[in-house]
Amino acid sequence: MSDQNRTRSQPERRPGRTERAPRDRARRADGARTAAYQLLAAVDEGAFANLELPHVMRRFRLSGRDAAFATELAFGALRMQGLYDPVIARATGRAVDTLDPELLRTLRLGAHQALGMRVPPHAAADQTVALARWANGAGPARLVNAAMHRMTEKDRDTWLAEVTEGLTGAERLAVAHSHPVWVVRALQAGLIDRGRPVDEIEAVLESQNTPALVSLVARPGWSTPEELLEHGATEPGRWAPSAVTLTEGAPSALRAVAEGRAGVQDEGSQLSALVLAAATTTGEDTGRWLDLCAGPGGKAALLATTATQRGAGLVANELHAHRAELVRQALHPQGVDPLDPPVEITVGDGADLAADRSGQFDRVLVDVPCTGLGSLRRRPEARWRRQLSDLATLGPTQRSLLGAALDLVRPGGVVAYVTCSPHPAETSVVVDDVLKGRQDVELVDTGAVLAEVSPQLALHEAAGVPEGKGSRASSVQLWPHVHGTDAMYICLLRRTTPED
Ligand SMILES: C[S@@+](CC[C@H](N)C(=O)[O-])C[C@H]1O[C@@H](n2cnc3c(N)ncnc32)[C@H](O)[C@@H]1O
Repeated sequence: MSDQNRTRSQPERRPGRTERAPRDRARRADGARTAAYQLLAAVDEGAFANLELPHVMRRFRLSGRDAAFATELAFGALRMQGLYDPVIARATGRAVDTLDPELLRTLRLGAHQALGMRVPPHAAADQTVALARWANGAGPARLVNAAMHRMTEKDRDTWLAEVTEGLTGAERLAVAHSHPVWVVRALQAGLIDRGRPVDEIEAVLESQNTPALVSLVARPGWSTPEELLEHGATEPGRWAPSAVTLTEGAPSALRAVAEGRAGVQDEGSQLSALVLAAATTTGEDTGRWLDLCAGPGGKAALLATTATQRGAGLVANELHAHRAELVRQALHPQGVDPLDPPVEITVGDGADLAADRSGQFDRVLVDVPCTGLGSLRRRPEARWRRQLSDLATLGPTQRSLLGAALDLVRPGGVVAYVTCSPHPAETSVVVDDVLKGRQDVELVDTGAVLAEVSPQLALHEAAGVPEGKGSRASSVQLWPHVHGTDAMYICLLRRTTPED
């Protein structure tokens, strides 16, 4: 079953009712807390929280403040479970892996209310017990009652000191900032690789625990930042000329977003597409651009509309048919004429495309599948699903896709290698490895191109360029704690011509 289908077809989960008395059933927890519980249940069964959220909100008819409360409660409980689980273990007197998963779900929601939200302790305890009666039954609710009583006896700082006592280094950071230890170390490796102070790690981890501002993209020719600002967006974006920020309300309340002429897109993602579009090519253009790994289509839509304005057409390739369908939807919004030249969507392994279409494209985006360690703030459960072994599994695919992109671009054309992970094993090491085997590629000063696209970003920071030679010095690494974007890595490469 596809990820999309799975999130849509989640059945209404009903907890076991054996232990529940009729009186208890009448004392239901409120809708927002019940919705948050159901969202956690869906995630436990494999759903993605951000995709499941709108379905749960609709099912519980939540909007406005209730919807915001339920979202913060569920997302916070998912994100912060690395801190809350040791607290729950102490408050229940049991290791969390011996607790029934449904009960643990309720306790995590209780912990986030008590320790992570401004819910008064008595309300956090009462409401969590009410939720436990509904979700877990009368017996477990008694355990929850005792645990919430203990949990609310101390404040967050006291618990933090208690559960991190005796821990040092990455182990302490992992509990205090609720990340797996290997993710803490991976992010530290990213900082070191970019020549940044490693003690920035606390700021990186905190930024991954802070919900991202909603950035919208105005797709050129389909909408403008001005239109979005007139109809509800709050302010222009910080870095990308295509971006605006929305601080209140649902993005879909803006007509341009509802119609697909604009969309929700992190500014770092917008910049990666715009930087590719802005890089200089040499020689004669073919008028064809390529997005080699296009699903679900956010960057493809920005690239395609930008290409159209320059008289070029986009080929968007994606491995999975269901994700290629999302690309098709992103590239065909309501109420606008089809792009001309038309977009071509292909389904298949991007590494195979080079067999037929080698040297055909002026510009190629290769936004490779990666661990996503740079966008954890958007996907609250992702940090607990990823594993260290993913780095090794993804490496060969990333290398073969970058190699294919370099074959697919024509001499004089440019490739943007992009990841939403700052780990060197997915960024500079991949680029350097692939370059070792080729004499027909040169590195482009990505920071300089970024400064043309976003002069304000260049002013803010010399684009985080470390000293030295090779891809580290020529590429750009954005950071959530510095730039407020996802941790996007962008490296531009140019295929050299025989004259070079
Ligand atoms: C990081 S995502 C791309 C995000 C996309 N650029 C966007 O902005 O919406 C990577 C995509 O590559 C796809 N993919 C994975 N392996 C691939 C392969 N061998 N060839 C082509 N696409 C692949 C994944 O299914 C996923 O949709």
